[in-house]
Amino acid sequence: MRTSLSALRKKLANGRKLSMLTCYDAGFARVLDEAGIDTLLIGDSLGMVVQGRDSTLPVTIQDIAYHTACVVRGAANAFVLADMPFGSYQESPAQALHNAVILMQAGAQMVKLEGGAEIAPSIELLTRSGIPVCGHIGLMPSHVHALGGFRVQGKETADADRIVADAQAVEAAGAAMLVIEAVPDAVARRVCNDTTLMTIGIGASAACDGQVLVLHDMLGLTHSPAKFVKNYMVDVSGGGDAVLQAARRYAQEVESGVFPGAEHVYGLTSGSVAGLYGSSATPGTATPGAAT
Ligand SMILES: Nc1nc(=O)c2c([nH]1)NC[C@@H]1CN(c3ccc(C(=O)N[C@@H](CCC(=O)O)C(=O)O)cc3)CN21
Ligand SMILES: CC(C)C(=O)C(=O)O
Ligand SMILES: [Mg+2]
Repeated sequence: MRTSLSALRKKLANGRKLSMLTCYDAGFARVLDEAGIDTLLIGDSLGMVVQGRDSTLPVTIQDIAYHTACVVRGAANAFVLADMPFGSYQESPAQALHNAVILMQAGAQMVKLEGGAEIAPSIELLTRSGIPVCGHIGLMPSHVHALGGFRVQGKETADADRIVADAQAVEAAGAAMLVIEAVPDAVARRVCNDTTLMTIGIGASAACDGQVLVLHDMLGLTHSPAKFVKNYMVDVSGGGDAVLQAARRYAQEVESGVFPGAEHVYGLTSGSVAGLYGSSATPGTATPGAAT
């Protein structure tokens, strides 16, 4: 039977953390499902890892709906959530509802929106309409051009305070889950402590209730991955089922709290912060002087 939101809460209550991976097609969905990955995210990262674009901005609601239907057909057990892409919800709560319905009808069990207090009215309308919502704060990839690159967020106290306040606004609006991306460990811990949402980290903290990675990153297919990426293909043995083994290992390490280690989060270890795109982490723009 397909995993429900309450089944995820029950797993957490039993002291086990939640594993999430992005997934975009039925073939991988079947293997990740067999590996015991709790939740599959049809991320707008598909614009980059599937479509080969240099940001997530061109991804459309139709793109996400198509890939959601593919994933749902491949996975019988995993909880499935889908990203609402750039421009599909910012206009109004009515626009958000219209487009969330498209993803739910494609088979998603939850939709994910980047943003904080400014999208609270939309989160409210979705949840009142019976659509479970996952928020997404910290580094919001759809804001890449405003941010000047894929940069760690919340290093200044005022920014950290705003991120915590945004998380609380998202919770008050009715969201059930929250992705926290690329913030210092201490900021992610504040969000986890100051909300009751199920928190899912990526470059955030081992204190989160779960972790997410982009599938292509954990399979070692990304040229110059971010610091928070762990390549789970490194340790597989030659049984002919390498992806299944890698995904199983990831699920076990997340569940037990082994991943992420200090080397996969920001602000706990010193060292290189070379970006995914070398010295320039902004699509189409030179960005010297990346943050540390
Ligand atoms: N393959 C892939 N993996 C992702 O995790 C991902 C995407 N694509 N596309 C959309 C966003 C973009 N993301 C990114 C991309 C780069 C960094 C990165 O290189 N971070 C630097 C720190 C940069 C700084 O603060 O100076 C790092 O070294 O980790 C982080 C998140 C996360 N998302
Ligand atoms: C990295 C995750 C959280 C995401 O939003 C995506 O893959 O689009
Ligand atoms: Mg996304």
